Amino acid sequence: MPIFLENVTVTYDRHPAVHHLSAVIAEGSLVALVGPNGAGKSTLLNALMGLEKVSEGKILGIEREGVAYLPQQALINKEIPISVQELVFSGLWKAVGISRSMTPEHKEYCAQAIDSVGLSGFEKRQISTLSGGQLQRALFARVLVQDCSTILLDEPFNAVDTETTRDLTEVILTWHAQKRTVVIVSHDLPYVREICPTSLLLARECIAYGATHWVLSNENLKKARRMVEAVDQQAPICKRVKAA
Ligand SMILES: Nc1ncnc2c1ncn2[C@@H]1O[C@H](COP(=O)(O)OP(=O)(O)OP(=O)(O)O)[C@@H](O)[C@H]1O
Repeated sequence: MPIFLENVTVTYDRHPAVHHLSAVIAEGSLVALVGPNGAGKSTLLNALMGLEKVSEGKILGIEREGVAYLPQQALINKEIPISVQELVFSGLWKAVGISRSMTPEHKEYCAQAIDSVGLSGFEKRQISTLSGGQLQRALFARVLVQDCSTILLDEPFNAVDTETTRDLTEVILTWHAQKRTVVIVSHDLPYVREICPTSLLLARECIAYGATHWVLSNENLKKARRMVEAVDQQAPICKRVKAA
């Protein structure tokens, strides 16, 4: 089922971070969510996850149980004392239930995911000892075992080297080939142009949504920058009812 964003507004302290956004994300699409700093990209992902409340409008066609979410790496607490295997297994908690005990089948399933992100041999390593790229591989393995129809990735290749980006991009393209819906927040426009057929350019409001080569025109990018720069954090609360 597609994801329907109908006039979605998400506010912090009643000031909108995402503003009257309407879009349909087709099932099985690979969509980049792009825009300047402060454009509302992470806020929108959080709203899709149900972690931020939509203050106006609706998000339809998405169920939290069917969504895997990879937050920005800066938000991951590496000091939690768990191994790579335990981190990946935590992706199965919902399916396993309250016992959270790892059967040999779970172990094998996690091992396969760890292997497919190139981390074989790291199963027992504490995540605190991993490099940024290795941690990102482990987090992708966690998403793999979740086996969700919708996958939301917030800046997955920030501070990650070329080889890791290339390997994990293969994982993303496999998800896309499997007709899962993948949304990637990225500032890397050459990467987006190469990998993502569709983009949504956000500057709190939707500046453009559609084929990436059209969305990422100089004109649209300039407009997005201007819109975000012009935001007045102290502006009165928006009273607009619907996007123009
Ligand atoms: N928890 C919060 N409380 C108050 N304001 C917030 C909160 N989170 C984000 N904001 C504000 O909402 C706006 C959008 O932030 P958001 O993080 O969604 O943007 P972004 O496009 O993901 O930015 P970046 O590219 O820098 O990660 C910003 O003005 C930000 O300061």
